Amino acid sequence: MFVLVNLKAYAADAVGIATTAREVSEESGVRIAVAPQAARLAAVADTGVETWAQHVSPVEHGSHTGSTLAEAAAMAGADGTLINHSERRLRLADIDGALDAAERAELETIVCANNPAQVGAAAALGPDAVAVEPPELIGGDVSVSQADPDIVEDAVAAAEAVDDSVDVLCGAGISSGEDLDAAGELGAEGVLLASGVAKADDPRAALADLVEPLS
Ligand SMILES: O=C(CO)COP(=O)(O)O
Repeated sequence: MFVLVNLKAYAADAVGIATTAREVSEESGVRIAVAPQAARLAAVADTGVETWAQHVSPVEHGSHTGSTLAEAAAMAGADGTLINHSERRLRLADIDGALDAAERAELETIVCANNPAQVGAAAALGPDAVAVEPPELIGGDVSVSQADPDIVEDAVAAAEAVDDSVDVLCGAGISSGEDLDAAGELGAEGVLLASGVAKADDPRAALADLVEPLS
């Protein structure tokens, strides 16, 4: 299972969480990545943790003020990027353009989607993975894998029907090892989570609890 910790724009200690994530990953053998704000990519990558951008813009080098250039994210140390997160939605053509940009910069890609139909459409664009995150469960206490198991299973089926080489992750409300276990049982290859770690009093304990069933 792949665990991607999205720090969003939370007032979290990005470098502290990244360092902890690297240590917990090494101790447990579980693949854990951290997605900080674009301006903190280099600081997070310097900790040695697998580092992901939260977004890249569908642009090439040129006159694109305020964009997040995929090449710049890669130079800062990003290994991959989220695209079309629920809080950073893109139009279809821009998802396609952002995937092209990420591919040019050799970033691994996860395209986020609200539901299984969108997962199928996202899988058709050829990302490395897709992630289903029901917006109404994001930031809540109940995990998608417990509250809406069907949506995870349907997302796995939708992606498989289009391209079985595209992995499916799920996210929203994931905070415990039990949630992670349930996601895996439903066919997900990994989870995206944010508040469960970024807002935790003890991010190390939160991450350790999360990966416990896998270690
Ligand atoms: O949006 C998410 C991860 O990208 C999920 O957020 P929460 O883990 O806070 O529900």
